[in-house]
Amino acid sequence: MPLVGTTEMFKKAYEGHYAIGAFNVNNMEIIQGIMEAAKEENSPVILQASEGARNYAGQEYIVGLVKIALQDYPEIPTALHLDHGSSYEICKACIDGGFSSVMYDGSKHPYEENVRITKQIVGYAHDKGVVVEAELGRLAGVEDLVSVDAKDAIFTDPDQAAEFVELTGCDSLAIAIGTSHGAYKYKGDPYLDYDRLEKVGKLLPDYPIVLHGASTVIPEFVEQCNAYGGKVLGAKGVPEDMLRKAATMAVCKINIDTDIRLAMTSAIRKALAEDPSNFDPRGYLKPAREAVKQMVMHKIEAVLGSANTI
Ligand SMILES: O=C(CO)COP(=O)(O)O
Ligand SMILES: O=C[C@H](O)COP(=O)(O)O
Ligand SMILES: [Zn+2]
Ligand SMILES: [Zn+2]
Repeated sequence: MPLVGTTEMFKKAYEGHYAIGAFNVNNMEIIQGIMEAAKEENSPVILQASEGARNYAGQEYIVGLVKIALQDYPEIPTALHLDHGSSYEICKACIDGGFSSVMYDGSKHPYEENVRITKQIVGYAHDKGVVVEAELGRLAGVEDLVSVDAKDAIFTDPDQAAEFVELTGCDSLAIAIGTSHGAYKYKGDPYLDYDRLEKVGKLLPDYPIVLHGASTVIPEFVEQCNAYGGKVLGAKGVPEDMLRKAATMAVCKINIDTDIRLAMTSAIRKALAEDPSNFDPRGYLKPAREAVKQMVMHKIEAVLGSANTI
C-alpha cells in the first residue's frame, strides 16, 4: 500500500471512539521501531517529521526510509505527515517531496493571518491530494491557569474553531485544552478542559481534532534515565487515562514525541552503562529501537485504542 492520507483513518477513529498515534521520527531506528509496533498491534499509524527532523536527517532520507518501511509493511495504513510546518514554502516542499499530510502551525500569528496562510496551503495541498492539519490556540504551560479568563486567553475558543475550519477548509484541527510540548507540562495537577473539547465537538460534528503535547512522561523511564547518569528532574506529563478519555471524544490524532525520546535515551544510557567496553553503535541502538517499539505498543493499547482496527 502506498502512503495514505488521514481521511479514512480519522473517519474510522471518530466512529470507533479511538485515536491514531502520530509519532515523531528522526532516524531509521525510530521508524523501524514504530512500524514493528504498528504491525504487532495491527494498527494504522502516522509518522511525522518536524522541521527539526528535516534539518537533522534531510527530507529525502526521511521520505526514502518511510518508503522502504512501507515495502516491509504494505498492510499497515501509514501516513507521512509534516509536524508544525511554519510556512507555505515548507508545506509545499513536503507536499512536492512525497508527504501525504502536512500541518501548518499558524497559531502564533494573529487569527486573520493564520486563516489566510492555512487557506493558501489547503488550496495547494488539496490539488495534490494531500490533507492539511491546522492549529488554533496556544499550547502554553498551564501553571498559571487559575482563572476562567486565563484559560479563555490561551485555550482554543470553540466558536472561533468552527469558523476557522469553515473559512480554511483544513482537514483536521489541533486545539489547546491543557496539553503542552516537552517533558515539563504541569507544575500543579494535570488538567484537560473536556468541556471545551465537548463544545468543539458539538460545533464541528464528525470532525477530527488533534492533541499535540500528549506525552505522559512515564515515571519508570525518567527514573531509568536518571539511574544511569541522566538528569531529568521535575518532569510531568498528561496521565494516560486522561488522554484515553479524549480519544473517545472528538480527538482522532494524538501526538507523541517526548515519551519516545525518554524510552530511547533511557535504553541507550542503560546499555552503555551495563557494557562500558562496547563501542559498537549497534550494541545500544538495538535496545533503543526495541524500546521505541515497546513504547508505541504500550501507547496503542493504553492510550489510543487503535489495535486491531485495520
Ligand atoms: O506534539 C508533539 C509533536 O508535535 C509532541 O508532544 P510531546 O512533547 O508531549 O511528546
Ligand atoms: O512538537 C514538536 C515535536 O516534539 C518535535 O520536536 P523537534 O522540533 O525538536 O523535532
Ligand atoms: Zn503549535
Ligand atoms: Zn506538536
